[in-house]
Amino acid sequence: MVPAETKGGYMMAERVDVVVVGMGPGGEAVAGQLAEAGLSVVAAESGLVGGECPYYGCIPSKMMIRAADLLAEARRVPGMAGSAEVRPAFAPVAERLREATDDWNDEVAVRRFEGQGGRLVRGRARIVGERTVRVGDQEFTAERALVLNPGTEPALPSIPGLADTPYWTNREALRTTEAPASLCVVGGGTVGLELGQAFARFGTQVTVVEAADRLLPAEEPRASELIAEVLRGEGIDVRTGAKVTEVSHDGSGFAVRVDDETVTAQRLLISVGRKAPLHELGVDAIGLDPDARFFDPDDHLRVAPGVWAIGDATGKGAFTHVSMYQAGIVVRDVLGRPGPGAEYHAVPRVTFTDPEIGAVGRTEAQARERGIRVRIGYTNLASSARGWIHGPGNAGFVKLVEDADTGVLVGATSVGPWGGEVLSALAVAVHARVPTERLRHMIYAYPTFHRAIEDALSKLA
Ligand SMILES: Cc1cc2nc3c(=O)[nH]c(=O)nc-3n(C[C@H](O)[C@H](O)[C@H](O)COP(=O)(O)OP(=O)(O)OC[C@H]3O[C@@H](n4cnc5c(N)ncnc54)[C@H](O)[C@@H]3O)c2cc1C
Ligand SMILES: NC(=O)c1ccc[n+]([C@@H]2O[C@H](COP(=O)([O-])OP(=O)(O)OC[C@H]3O[C@@H](n4cnc5c(N)ncnc54)[C@H](O)[C@@H]3O)[C@@H](O)[C@H]2O)c1
Repeated sequence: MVPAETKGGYMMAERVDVVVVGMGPGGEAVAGQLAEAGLSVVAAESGLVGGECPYYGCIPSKMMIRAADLLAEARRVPGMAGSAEVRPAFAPVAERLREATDDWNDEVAVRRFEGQGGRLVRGRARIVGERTVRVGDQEFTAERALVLNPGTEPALPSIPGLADTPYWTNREALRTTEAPASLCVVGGGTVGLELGQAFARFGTQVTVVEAADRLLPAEEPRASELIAEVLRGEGIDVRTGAKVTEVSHDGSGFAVRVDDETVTAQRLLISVGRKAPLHELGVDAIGLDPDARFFDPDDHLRVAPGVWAIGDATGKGAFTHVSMYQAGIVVRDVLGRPGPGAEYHAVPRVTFTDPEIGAVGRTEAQARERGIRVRIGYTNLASSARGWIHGPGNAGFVKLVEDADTGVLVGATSVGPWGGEVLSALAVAVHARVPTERLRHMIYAYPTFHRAIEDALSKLA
């Protein structure tokens, strides 16, 4: 490591092997593994080491959902197993989230990284030259690799009045110590539905306002219909094709103008998607478009000579598993180890509502848009042997999208009580391009939910 010095009043950049900007799940993995491999690694992080997932994303949201699902299961006891009195309390959830996030403190993660041999620099990094970044009054030049993992931040819709109100994004929602009496959710995507359903199960009166004509508009239409039915059945006011035109807050609650009605709520959650902070990262200094929505990396995640980009900001799926998958490729590349480039034909995703909505690869509409001649196999879970045994909470289906010319699945959706787990078999099939003919002659354990895959295969047409 060559230390920084000042020469003639100009800052000389300190030279290190690797600079990582942003310590989300992927950046943390790259920085830690390259440091362990003996490279000098500087990582810049302006927030918490670990990024969105452990503090404001996957982990706290799934902990809240686990608790909410327990309440829902207990409410299914009557008619199945006697009686159960359910009195929700949010305090244990808040306490579990506080413990899981070390009270939103990243000391453990920092120590782990430093134990691997890395060096953390706190602050917002900006690219100022070829493989060179500035953080505060320090500059670092990466001799071998500059790895960009800036993640995304909650996007804000331009709704008159919104900016002046104490609205929530996922970050405030996952730090709350109580379930609000009422909650208006703007955006019926993954964040809005997961958190909306979880709060509703704790007694919050929830309204979901979705601009598109259906919830989860990127997924199969049947998944959107089914989750809307389930949420409405749980007392959630679901409004699709709806427009929020104004928001105000009077000190105690929100008034949200939705089309020609006013929805009042104690809290307002904005969950309309994410944006990558490429502009303020200064990507123009390395010849990239600062106004682009995402990076546009090649299959080895390279965006410029000696510069790699990973994670949500690559637009390949804003999921921890994508960020980690890309991190693995970058680590191999930087260490000069051979390995395949990134493939995205089988990106799995799970919306952890109840039922879970799992999907991999393309939906039917996406496959048709690409000119693929498709055959579709569909089966309903509730009427399967396992669905019938399961009883309340058994809503779901398996839908397969086959490329009729090649006889392999290009996509699949698995909705159900463990839809995300059932998805694993389908993810293998899509990833490895297993011919449906082989899948048809496989033995599926009875009476599992995943046996629905066999039934859906038999219906491919
Ligand atoms: C509520 C919620 C639930 C989610 N649940 C799931 C789930 O169940 N499963 C799943 O796979 N995904 C889930 N996600 C998505 C998941 O959190 C992200 O895909 C994941 O965090 C990976 O992001 P990333 O690696 O791109 O970086 P991020 O986690 O976004 O981290 C990027 C880091 O870079 C830092 N940074 C940005 N710019 C700079 C800069 N210029 N200088 C220094 N530091 C900078 C930021 O402070 C941040 O810490 C969820 C997201 C949300 C919001
Ligand atoms: N279980 C998981 O893996 C998980 C969970 C949460 C988040 N995530 C990741 O985080 C990303 C961001 O989540 P998100 O829910 O914020 O985004 P999203 O893209 O999933 O959903 C945003 C929704 O808001 C709607 N919308 C946009 N503008 C609107 C407006 N003005 N009024 C009303 N509705 C509007 C969109 O039509 C869309 O349905 C996800 O796409 C996903 O990749 C993953």
